Amino acid sequence: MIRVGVLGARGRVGVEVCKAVEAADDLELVATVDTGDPIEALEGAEVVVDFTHPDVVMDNMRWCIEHGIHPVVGTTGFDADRLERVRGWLEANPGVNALIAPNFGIAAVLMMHFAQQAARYFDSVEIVELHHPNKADAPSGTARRTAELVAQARRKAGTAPMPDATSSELDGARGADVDGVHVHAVRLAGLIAHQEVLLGGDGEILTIRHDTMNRASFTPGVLLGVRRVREIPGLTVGLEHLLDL
Ligand SMILES: NC(=O)C1=CN([C@@H]2O[C@H](COP(=O)(O)OP(=O)(O)OC[C@H]3O[C@@H](n4cnc5c(N)ncnc54)[C@H](OP(=O)(O)O)[C@@H]3O)[C@@H](O)[C@H]2O)C=CC1
Ligand SMILES: O=C(O)C1=N[C@H](C(=O)O)C[C@H](O)C1
Repeated sequence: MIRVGVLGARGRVGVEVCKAVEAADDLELVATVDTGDPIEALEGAEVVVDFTHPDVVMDNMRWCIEHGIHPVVGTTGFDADRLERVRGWLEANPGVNALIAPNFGIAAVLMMHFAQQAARYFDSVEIVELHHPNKADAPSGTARRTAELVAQARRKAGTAPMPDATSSELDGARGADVDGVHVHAVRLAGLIAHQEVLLGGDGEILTIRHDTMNRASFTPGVLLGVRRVREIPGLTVGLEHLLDL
């Protein structure tokens, strides 16, 4: 049995993670922590799943790593600087590993993978992400990661810069520039989490779309991370590394 703790246990995703851990024969839910609960309740856990908030996730990760607990993190808001700090904590605590995945949905991971594969064949790539209006960060972690993967693929292939004649614009009209890829964020009541990667070439458009229909959809990926994190050394970013893609 793997002893699992959950941070953000009363949140939209945390609730689903707790249910999934409780239902798994090989996992034991030993602690659930949310705002106002003492983090020390996690001390008996081997693996802690974090679905909290970008403002608190770094403190949570540091606490887990310094207590010899492997974090499996879905909370977003990571940039290169944050990832470097996590690597530093892991180096100072050998034997502790961490998994951070901007999206634990298997279909979402495939969407990112397919976008990365397709990116070099098109003149233009832009990303539109659409989420519920309670989301703290924009653009989404998934969109940021997709843009980075697309940009990496295009750099590697030596693809020409994307055509764009815009010479005057209202602030934000062209979205955020993530590694040279434009990312547009919609916040709309009624949505959960959705993303389109638009790839355009001469006379052809390819659209790769992913829709999250409920938050239980994240849990198979989370449980995969929980089961594997103890054996993947150091910091792993992205669930694709566990999917043999
Ligand atoms: N990687 C992935 O696959 C996915 C990632 N996410 C990301 O996960 C994060 C959480 O999303 P979601 O579940 O929708 O958010 P919610 O706001 O529904 O849940 C977060 C929970 O964490 C609690 N919380 C806040 N601070 C702390 C803390 N210091 N310690 C313990 N608990 C705390 C919140 O309490 P309170 O409300 O009282 O502050 C809340 O109950 C976001 O960053 C989101 O983008 C979401 C879906 C999938
Ligand atoms: O906040 C959410 O809801 C989600 N957050 C993640 C992100 O920022 O990419 C994953 C998914 O999009 C849902």
